[in-house]
Amino acid sequence: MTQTDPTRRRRAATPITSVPAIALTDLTKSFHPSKGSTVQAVAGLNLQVEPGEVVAFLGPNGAGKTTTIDMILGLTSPDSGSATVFGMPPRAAARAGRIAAVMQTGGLLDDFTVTETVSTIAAMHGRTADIPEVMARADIADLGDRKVSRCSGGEQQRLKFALALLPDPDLIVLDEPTAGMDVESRRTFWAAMRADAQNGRTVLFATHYLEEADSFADRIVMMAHGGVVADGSTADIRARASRRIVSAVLDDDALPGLHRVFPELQVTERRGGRIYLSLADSDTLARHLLTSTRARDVEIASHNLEDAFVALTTDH
Ligand SMILES: Nc1ncnc2c1ncn2[C@@H]1O[C@H](COP(=O)(O)OP(=O)(O)OP(=O)(O)O)[C@@H](O)[C@H]1O
Repeated sequence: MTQTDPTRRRRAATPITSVPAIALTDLTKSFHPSKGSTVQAVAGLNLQVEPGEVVAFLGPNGAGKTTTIDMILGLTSPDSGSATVFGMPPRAAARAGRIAAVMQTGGLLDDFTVTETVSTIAAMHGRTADIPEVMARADIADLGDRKVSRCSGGEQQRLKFALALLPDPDLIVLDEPTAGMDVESRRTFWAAMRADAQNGRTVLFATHYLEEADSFADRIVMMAHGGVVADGSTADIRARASRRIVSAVLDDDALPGLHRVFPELQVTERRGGRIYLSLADSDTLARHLLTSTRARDVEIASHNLEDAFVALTTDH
């Protein structure tokens, strides 16, 4: 295969090192919206992202995603703890062109055309030769003559993505880049992003959409209340989130015996005389309840993915 892509060549030549792309250690950040009130936005967060990973930050409103991203980008400083990007303080990494961001709003001039916008930023980075390739990667090649003010929300986000690609960063951070887009625009945006990430760029994006995280990330970091509540490959999180729940009418004194047989067993709920139990192997649990205990009315139910997301992010 001919490799005409300078990005790919440069990254392939980068020696393999053990320096993480992002390392966050005991990170905290509070705000004081009014006199005497304090909001702890990030509360002792630890996270390491390896080069080449595509990671989704998933969490409800106010979970602390944007505040964490701002600290990764060096836009705000932590109250305590540390954030490094490729072993450097975030601002140094940004100055070295190793990190770029696509933020939710702002950053574009309405009166410029798409090509003028890309050309201006490309000139700043000395990358004018890369304009056609970057526009193709962001899927805006057909929009060159269009004024920014005439572009849809999705097209403007793809334009911002193109601008973020221009310095050829090793890490791209996207804060809810598809907020407010329709399904088709979101799909086009992520297809462009995913194709680019296949060249080995590290990507961290924040989203509210579980399906988006599931489709486009290798790893999901779920945040709630300023901390990480679940972290794993998308397959792990899906398995965890879609774990089946076994419920039965069961005497409380049967529980110690069940815990001895299944040390991993979790009692998730007690409702209407039933006890709801969670275990990775729901079939084995159900069989045991039916054959070795006095449990009655045994039922197995699938945990809906959205419910599981809510449970994971509100239980903490
Ligand atoms: N500049 C600020 N001043 C006061 N409070 C703030 C500020 N920025 C964030 N917060 C608060 O910190 C908490 C975390 O906010 P943050 O924006 O990081 O969450 P988020 O997960 O990105 O939420 P969303 O999904 O709504 O964007 C929230 O309670 C928010 O109100």
